[in-house]
Amino acid sequence: MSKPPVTFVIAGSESTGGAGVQADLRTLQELGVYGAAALSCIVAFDPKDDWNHRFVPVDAQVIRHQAEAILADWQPASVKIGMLGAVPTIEAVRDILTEAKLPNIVLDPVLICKGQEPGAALDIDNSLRAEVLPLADVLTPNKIEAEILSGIESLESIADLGEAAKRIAEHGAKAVLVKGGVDTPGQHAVDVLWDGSELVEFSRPKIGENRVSGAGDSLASAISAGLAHGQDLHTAVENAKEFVTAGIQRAITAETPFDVVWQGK
Ligand SMILES: Nc1ncnc2c1ncn2[C@@H]1O[C@H](COP(=O)(O)OP(=O)(O)O)[C@@H](O)[C@H]1O
Ligand SMILES: Cc1ncc(COP(=O)(O)O)c(C=O)c1O
Repeated sequence: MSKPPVTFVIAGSESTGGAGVQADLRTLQELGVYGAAALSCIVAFDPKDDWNHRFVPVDAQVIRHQAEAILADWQPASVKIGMLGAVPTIEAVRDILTEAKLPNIVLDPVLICKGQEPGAALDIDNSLRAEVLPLADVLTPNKIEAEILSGIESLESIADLGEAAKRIAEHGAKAVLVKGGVDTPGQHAVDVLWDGSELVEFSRPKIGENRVSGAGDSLASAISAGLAHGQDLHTAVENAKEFVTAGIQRAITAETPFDVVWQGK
């Protein structure tokens, strides 16, 4: 039996299972990759308060210890970073990445979760941009995150998404995939990749008009899975887009305000 490649995940728990590390590990498993995860924070939605996010960061030293165990055990072929949500967490992740010199770092800069900020906004946005963004091989902001990170106030057209991707790359990420998602004008959910030399569009028909929980996590994890399997970036993004679209087609409805991606068959 051949050994699967390993992806090192740093992400938060979203206890209902729709997003966060739960969606990451399901995605990796589905795509033949062994996921090892360091928990960065815990999100417990509050069903008595419109499912608002209750956010608790994991102590920075505990994050370092988790990473130490994972990196002593495995040689990851890629890294997927999700919600960090606190400045000490961001600094710990910066240190882990700088010391370990890991390949294929995919950073989903989770600043806004379906309309809600995980932590105390501005200092976190700035810290993420300054400390971790320059270490990323691929960054996957959604429309709102791309507006925050690029400083472009309102991204309306597909050309705007490309412009934002280029601007964000100036902060140091090697490639930036701006997700238009349901906010793309027209019938298609379009994401635009700036790979450092050209802009490439990835487009699929929209499935409904609503956001789907776990879509961003599944997309970024699927990209990290493709890279871990040795795919080039364009192929990894193309396959990930296909994977997440199929997962949205099979989305599950629950009591939470958004349907959730189902990564299984
Ligand atoms: N309703 C939808 N139909 C088809 N694709 C979608 C839909 N919603 C999101 N996507 C796609 O899912 C992926 C995740 O995007 P998005 O939901 O915008 O990210 P995030 O979860 O970070 O907000 C992107 O490829 C996006 O284009
Ligand atoms: C821990 C955690 N990570 C990531 C996300 C982002 O999820 P999505 O893939 O839906 O953008 C959320 C959203 O609730 C979350 O709670």
